[in-house]
Amino acid sequence: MAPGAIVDFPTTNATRDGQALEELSDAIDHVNVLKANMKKEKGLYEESEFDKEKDKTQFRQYEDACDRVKNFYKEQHTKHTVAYNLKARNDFHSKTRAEMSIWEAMEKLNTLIDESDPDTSLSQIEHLLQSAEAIRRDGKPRWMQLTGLIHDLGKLLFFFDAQGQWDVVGDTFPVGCAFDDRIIYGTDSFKNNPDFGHEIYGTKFGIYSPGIGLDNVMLCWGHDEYLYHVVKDQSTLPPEALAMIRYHSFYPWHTAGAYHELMNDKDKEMLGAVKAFNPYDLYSKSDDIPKAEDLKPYYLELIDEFFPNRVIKW
Ligand SMILES: O[C@H]1[C@H](O)[C@@H](O)[C@H](O)[C@@H](O)[C@H]1O
Ligand SMILES: [Fe+2]
Ligand SMILES: [Fe+2]
Repeated sequence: MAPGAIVDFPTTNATRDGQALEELSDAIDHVNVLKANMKKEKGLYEESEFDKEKDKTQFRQYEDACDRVKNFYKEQHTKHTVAYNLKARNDFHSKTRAEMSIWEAMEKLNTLIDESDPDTSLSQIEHLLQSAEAIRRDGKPRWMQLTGLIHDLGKLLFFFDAQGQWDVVGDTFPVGCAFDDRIIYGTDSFKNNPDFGHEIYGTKFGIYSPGIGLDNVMLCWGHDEYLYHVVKDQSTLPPEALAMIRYHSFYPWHTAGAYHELMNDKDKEMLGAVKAFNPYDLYSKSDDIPKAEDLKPYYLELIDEFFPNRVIKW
């Protein structure tokens, strides 16, 4: 036997065993990291950590708001009617306005400053990233992070068929039945609306009936309703995400408790999801300004996960 052979053989074996052990322990570490990450992803309804530190009395103070906001709502409340709603929905279904990716849409929206918003004068891309980042930091599901990222992209309407900002932004409310006093600035603010006091549209249920379901209720046309229609056919986002998009501005319903008699069982379930989303939309407005270029790679991957086609029909 050649000198050294006995020594060589076991050494090689030991090396192999050592390597195998190392690989095994790497694999175990990897599984543990995966497990920890899965634990870190919180359920949709798990309590939100993020808004605990916020002083909530600093947001949505409409009585103290500047004239820009007050004038916006005066116009919005005067011009949203059943007739306009039907026309806007019809226009929407009649054509494709543009074709671009989600990120391109965010960049296009970047010049819009929302006149209805008393809480931020940042551009929309910053607000979208603030919402998404707050959801992500709180360990919420990936589909919800993406919902935060896109939820206001419907404001693109402003660059297409809109008549102003009044038919794009602001809180929403139903048309076709009486305007509830829990809408910002109350029922009086609608006194110049042609549907106000109308013999049918001015009654409590108007053209609807108790329990009819929000799917069958015409919320005033704007960025929520528009984006809902765009996303429902072109993404694999779950129903909760679609509800967050469609109803996030329906504060009279999700926060003030109005119009609950119109809900069906599905709406009752979705109300929880919309409420879970709301703090990230509202209270992230006071967070640091995110750096879009740094965050872009993470979000591009997230977009790809839920939008099978890169180019979206808007
Ligand atoms: O001013 C804001 C803004 O337009 C938001 O995008 C909308 O979701 C809110 O409901 C509204 O109060
Ligand atoms: Fe919005
Ligand atoms: Fe928003």
